[in-house]
Amino acid sequence: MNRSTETIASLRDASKRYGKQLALDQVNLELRRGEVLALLGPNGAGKTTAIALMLGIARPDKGEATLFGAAPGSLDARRRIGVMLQTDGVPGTLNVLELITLFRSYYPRPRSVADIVALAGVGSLLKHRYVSLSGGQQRRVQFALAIVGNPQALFLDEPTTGLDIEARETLWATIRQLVGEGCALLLTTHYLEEAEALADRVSVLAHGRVIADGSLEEIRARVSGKQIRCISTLSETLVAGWSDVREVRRKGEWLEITTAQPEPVLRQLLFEDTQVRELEVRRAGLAEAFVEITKEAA
Ligand SMILES: Nc1ncnc2c1ncn2[C@@H]1O[C@H](COP(=O)(O)OP(=O)(O)OP(=O)(O)O)[C@@H](O)[C@H]1O
Repeated sequence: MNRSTETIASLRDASKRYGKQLALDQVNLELRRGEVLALLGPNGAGKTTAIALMLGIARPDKGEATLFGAAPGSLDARRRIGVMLQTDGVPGTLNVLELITLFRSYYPRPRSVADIVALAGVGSLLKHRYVSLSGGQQRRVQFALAIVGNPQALFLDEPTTGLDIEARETLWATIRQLVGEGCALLLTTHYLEEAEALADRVSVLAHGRVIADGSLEEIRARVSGKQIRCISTLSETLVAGWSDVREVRRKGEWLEITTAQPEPVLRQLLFEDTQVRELEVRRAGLAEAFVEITKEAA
């Protein structure tokens, strides 16, 4: 991926309070040219607020926000970015082609309609009024509108919420293409596999503070262990009590066990559940690191 150290957007020691709620507490973030930074964290951690400060939608009470080296909010900066927030503000009575045409008129050098349609996969929606679209279709149109201006940086707040698997993978492929062309991306998501698929760097927020940041590899390495996955009827509580078990999660009939010592745990698993099936052992990933990091912070 095309990387450089040029800063596109940043927060420096930025704090933001809404009434009694401290939404951000001395946060430092930096989005660099050509990279994908994933902002992760539980509900209410401050991710949307961080984006709002970087875009100049809200101002920090303390500290500083920059966009292209200046205070955010200028027309020039707005023309160089694409934004997809959780609230859309899209005029619902227009059809998709009219929306794309309208948004193209805001930018000095917009992408061609054909390019936008192909990149966002909205060809079949052009004649439909925005209000008549499903949630997932609206999300795709919002993405189309975010890339209309040929942005140097994209800010996508939970872009794939509500998308089906095919639409999500199409969006990932498009994002990879745009990033490959030099576009920077700040992404918030609750899908850790999305961050794993796209991000170069990860910042984890909790209660308004950055509790971990680094490359995807550095964050993954916070959990050095392995994950055992199997179909088993053993209870989570029982398995959590075994020595060497760090974390246990049940997902339907699947049991996921994180451990630094897979061999003794596997022996015990086979001993206690002779019916265990579909056993696999793999390196712990971002999801396990995220659980560990947020647990430590709590
Ligand atoms: N306009 C607002 N007025 C009052 N409180 C707000 C406002 N915006 C955010 N907050 C509060 O600030 C905190 C951070 O919210 P924020 O939306 O940034 O979190 P988030 O990490 O994006 O959450 P989610 O994953 O649920 O989207 C929350 O406690 C939220 O209730």
